[in-house]
Amino acid sequence: MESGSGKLKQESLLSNVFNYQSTMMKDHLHLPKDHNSLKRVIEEYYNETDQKKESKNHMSSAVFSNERKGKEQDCEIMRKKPKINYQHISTAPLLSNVFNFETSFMKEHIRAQNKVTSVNHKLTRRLTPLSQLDPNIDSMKDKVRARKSPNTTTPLMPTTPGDHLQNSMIRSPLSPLSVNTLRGQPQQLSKDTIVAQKSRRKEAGFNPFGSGSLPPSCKQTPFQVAKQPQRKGPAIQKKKNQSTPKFNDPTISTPNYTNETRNKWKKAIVSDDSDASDQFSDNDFYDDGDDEFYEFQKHGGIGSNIEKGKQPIDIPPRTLDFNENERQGNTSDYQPDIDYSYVADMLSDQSDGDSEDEELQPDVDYDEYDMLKTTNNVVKEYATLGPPSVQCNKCHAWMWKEERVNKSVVRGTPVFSLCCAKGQIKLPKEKPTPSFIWQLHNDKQKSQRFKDGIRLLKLDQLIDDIKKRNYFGTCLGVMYVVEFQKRGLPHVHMLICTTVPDIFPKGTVQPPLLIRNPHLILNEKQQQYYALAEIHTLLKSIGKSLKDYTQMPQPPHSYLDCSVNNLIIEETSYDTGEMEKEYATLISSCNTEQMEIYNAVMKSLGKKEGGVFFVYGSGRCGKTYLWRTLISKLRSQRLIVLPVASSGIAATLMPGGRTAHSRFKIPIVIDEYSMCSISHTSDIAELIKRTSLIIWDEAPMQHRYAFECLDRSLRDIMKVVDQKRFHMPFGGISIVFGGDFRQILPVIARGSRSEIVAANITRSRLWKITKVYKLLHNMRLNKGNSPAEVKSLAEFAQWVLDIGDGKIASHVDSTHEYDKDDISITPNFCNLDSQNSVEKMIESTFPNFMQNFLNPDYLSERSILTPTNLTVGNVNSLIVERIPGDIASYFSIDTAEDYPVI
Ligand SMILES: Nc1ncnc2c1ncn2[C@@H]1O[C@H](COP(=O)(O)OP(=O)(O)OP(=O)(O)O)[C@@H](O)[C@H]1O
Repeated sequence: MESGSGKLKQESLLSNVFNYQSTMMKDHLHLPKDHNSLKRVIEEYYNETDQKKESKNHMSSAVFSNERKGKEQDCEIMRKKPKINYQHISTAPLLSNVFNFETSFMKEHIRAQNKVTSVNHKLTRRLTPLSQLDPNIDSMKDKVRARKSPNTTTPLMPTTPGDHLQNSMIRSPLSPLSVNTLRGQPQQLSKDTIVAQKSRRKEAGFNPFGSGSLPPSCKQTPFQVAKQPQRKGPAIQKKKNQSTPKFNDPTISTPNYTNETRNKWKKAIVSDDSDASDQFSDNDFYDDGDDEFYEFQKHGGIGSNIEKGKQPIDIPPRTLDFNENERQGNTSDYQPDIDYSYVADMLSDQSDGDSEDEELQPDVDYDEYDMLKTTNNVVKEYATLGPPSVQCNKCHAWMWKEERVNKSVVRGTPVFSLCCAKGQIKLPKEKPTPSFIWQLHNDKQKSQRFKDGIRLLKLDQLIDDIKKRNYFGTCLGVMYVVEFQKRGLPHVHMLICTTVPDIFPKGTVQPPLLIRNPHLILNEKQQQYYALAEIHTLLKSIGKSLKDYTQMPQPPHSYLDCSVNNLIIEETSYDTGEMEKEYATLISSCNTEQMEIYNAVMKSLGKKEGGVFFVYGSGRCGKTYLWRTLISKLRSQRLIVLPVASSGIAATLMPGGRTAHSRFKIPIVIDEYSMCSISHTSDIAELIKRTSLIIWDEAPMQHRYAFECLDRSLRDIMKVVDQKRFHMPFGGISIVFGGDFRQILPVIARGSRSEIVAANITRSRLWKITKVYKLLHNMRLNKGNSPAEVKSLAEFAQWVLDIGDGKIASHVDSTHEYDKDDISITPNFCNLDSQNSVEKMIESTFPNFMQNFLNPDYLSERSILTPTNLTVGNVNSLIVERIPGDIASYFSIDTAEDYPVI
């Protein structure tokens, strides 16, 4: 890593983050008004990226050739190593959640801007010597010194064991508990002792505060955390150069470091010289506690009266000291004014605050503390090594000595692998952070809009790609609206006007209106007018009109005429000839079960009394076939039939199908009194009045309230036609429900079995007047090329029905938890190899994929069903990977949170 000013380090890191998220850099194009300058920045960015790509090989060989002295073979080996992203190597662990990372990083940055010395521990450790974190660190030190009044710099004379611990804490980044540990005999304070200590502190004038409520004195400076709170009580204050008073208790003695030891520590830490660590003696670095123990014994440290190995050592603070006198060796044994705030900050990540001064955590939950003691007998404790104190002499990252790879070596230079793989990984010099990113951090408004900006950027990128790369044919224009869902998640509705893409054979791509109603006969001009009329209808819903937009082509007035009900036009514009043909084909091969239902429904239509039917059939028994027969018959007679389904997928299987909720405006949050949001004068009300039949597929999926809601609403609407209809089910409109109770039942969040059953259509009052019909024959499997195949298919059909009826035994005796509900599939139904079975399944489902992947017919005839979306994703990736060309990913986020106000 290049050395440089602290500011540069932070800038570099920040730019690294933004390089990683190139999209984010572009995002800032949206924010400042000066668009051109930002475009320039992006261009520069891309130019640099290209240059980097070009120089990549050169760089890798250059990096390694220095190390390997031009041994080409070695360089080759290095290139073949797993790809290392040189730019992001140091931040990779942090980028897993980039938003969180950025949030925290920005906080750190702002704190640094405000001359707060605490820094992200991880970053500090890996990347930057402490002394380089802020270019203004010297001025910060000056400020600290200036702030120190005699009162604040003078330590407290310990008056009680508790007080002594506090003083120890101020001297050391170790937690009170760890201090106890280091004394060899874990001090098990009773609840009474702790409460007594607390009350003594309160009496003495301490202002107890938790982590969330710092006392005013501590809020004054960035160094508040370790600043010695002033006692108002009669505490005896200790002068700066006074030696540490010893408490009488022989087990609690204060570490008494000599100047020599202290300077040695500081020299190694403060120095930027990578060889500084070499100045340590054997005893300064230790493989176990013994060496360290003797080091402190030598210097009159703790436990000089305690035997070797029986007592853990107290580790001196390996931190920077801002006191100039200290550096020059003019130190006393006791340094009360050493500021450990940055140490505390750094440790806070690891220790959850345990390392903080006891005074900072006076609100101990003593009950919990007591409970801990009694349950585990001993309060769990740990010692901390303090901040990393040795620099890697290759990359200058701050490391703990214990992380060295040459553990057997106690004297000499420690070698580290964690940071730079023993110098094999070299970070290129980072470019300075673009000014607009600095601006962003300093501009509250912009930083608040940071995430919004990112979303906009991604959208912009998508639109850009659609326009320039012609994903959907030549793009003539794009309109979009961003809608926020209830959880605050944004999603985009985009209208893309394109020519028919060349990649699709002519006639295979149709305007949406024609996809919904493939038999609608409209010429090109009419299609355009209807499209404009639909836009006009959408605009009307927000109080505007197409006429407000003079630059848009205007259709003839009749298309925009409010008296023209497009819904009715749409439902009555089918090609009757085509419909008749389709009907003739379908009816000719209906089986007896289907014919029975067909006749019953048609009879109810003839009587105009309405009727409620339920067609119950397991999968592939011909329900959809029956719907198509009924629909084609009615549409061939210009009668209106409204096919709906509980799910969108099921709706697409029916000609002109919609979801029931969309068609009838059924409320999502529903109860037994709900009504559809249909006004009597609306177009949909008019359509309903003229409707002959409603077909509702996959009905068992819906809560019975939905059917009852529709019943109430239709009776309310139809009473306008005839008052008697108010008393007829569904206002006298015939309705056919269909579905399979073996499939999905209503989803009740965290509902019990009884609640789910109670939500079922069979528990509705409407069920009593419903005529239930059954389709029992699996129509898909009764065809076969040979008697053997027919027999095999029949067996399979029966087996599928048995599964639905719960007749196939599951592995109740299985030893595996996950197996218990599983059933075995016999090899004659499914005989996939265990080896590469997914690949083989893809091969057999999509043969000659490369020749056919642009053929819509080929694709629409094939699908692979999987139980979970995760598997769908995996199979999709495998298939998509085979398609040649660039892959563009448009990332998004699935959580919405307020961006913190900085
Ligand atoms: N009477 C029939 N004559 C010829 N083929 C039929 C007949 N009925 C159904 N089929 C065919 O059987 C297959 C399954 O029928 P369909 O899709 O209508 O079943 P389904 O009950 O709707 O199934 P699912 O519940 O899985 O949606 C289809 O290929 C369909 O064309």
